[in-house]
Amino acid sequence: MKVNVHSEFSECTTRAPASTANLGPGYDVFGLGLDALEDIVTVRIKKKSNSIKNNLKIIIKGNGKKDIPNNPNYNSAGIVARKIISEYNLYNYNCLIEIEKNIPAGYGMGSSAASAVATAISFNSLFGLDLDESKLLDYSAEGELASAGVKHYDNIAGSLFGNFVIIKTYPKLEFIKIKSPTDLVVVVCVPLIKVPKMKTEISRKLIPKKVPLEKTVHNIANACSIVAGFYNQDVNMICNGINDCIIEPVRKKMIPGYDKIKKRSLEEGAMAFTISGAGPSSIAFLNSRKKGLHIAEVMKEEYEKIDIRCETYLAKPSNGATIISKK
Ligand SMILES: Nc1ncnc2c1ncn2[C@@H]1O[C@H](COP(=O)(O)OP(=O)(O)OP(=O)(O)O)[C@@H](O)[C@H]1O
Ligand SMILES: N[C@@H](CCO)C(=O)O
Repeated sequence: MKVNVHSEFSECTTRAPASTANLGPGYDVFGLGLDALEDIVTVRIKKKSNSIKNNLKIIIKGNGKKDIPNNPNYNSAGIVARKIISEYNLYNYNCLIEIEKNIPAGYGMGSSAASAVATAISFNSLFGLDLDESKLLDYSAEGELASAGVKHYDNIAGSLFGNFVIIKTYPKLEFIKIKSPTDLVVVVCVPLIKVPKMKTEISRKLIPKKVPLEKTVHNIANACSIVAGFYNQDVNMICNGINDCIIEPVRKKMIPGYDKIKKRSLEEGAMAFTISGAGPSSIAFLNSRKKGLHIAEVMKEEYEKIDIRCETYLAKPSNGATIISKK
């Protein structure tokens, strides 16, 4: 698509929330936006007189500054920007992306997705590209190539739209958004262990290529319970579905102490417990903030026993990404 697009604006700032993906059996299918943390991305553009292609720079600020690359070819925001710049022929602009990185990168809270989403929204708005939700989803998902090596849409959908989103990719890309029950609360526990670069790609390789029909049936039934629970605004029904017999058994090996922390959290009142995204964070689901605070303490105690520091985030489902300012 080589079109001539102009902008009367010079900068746009967008915030995009953290997210959790999979919710157990919904691998690559379920995304949930979380109001715990957010990335804030400002895209600044300046018209130039030539069309030299090297027109994109990234500056990173915030707590996670040192954890992500500023080379646009390896940063999820940069990959999204490059794709849009090339498709809309925006080489007659210098583009600077400033990322305030607040979501820890590589821990299963949709960090790479949030930067990608905020970048796509800012470009769309600055250049008046008129991208519909489906196109925004698709451009944003380009960013997941930076961490997963493939496009996947679950974290992207959770961060872009907020709340609970079901992603279908076969036979074509489609999404279904469902509002979350107001009493749904989650606790995300982030163990501060060293994570490999491209963690998601690595942890995707652990998953068996062939799955017995019996296990597939179990996971589909549980996934249906989750969807029915969101549809009926019933936290119990959601939590009854958060059981995964395909992905969790292989990925939990990457998470020290996982079985013990899960067992203790469930004993102490968590209504469901699973891996958040590709891990190593875990996530507990509950129906009250008070219980959530207790589970956060329990998780910390369990990690202390094995000498691992962790951070916990008590969150509710969030709204989607929003533009903060444009001038
Ligand atoms: N803008 C970005 N934000 C976060 N991570 C990025 C970004 N750009 C590139 N990366 C790289 O992507 C990897 C982190 O992505 P990864 O998918 O592994 O984790 P995540 O997005 O935090 O979690 P998950 O997808 O499991 O929820 C790191 O290697 C990081 O350097
Ligand atoms: N569905 C993805 C989410 C993490 O990016 C996975 O589990 O690999």
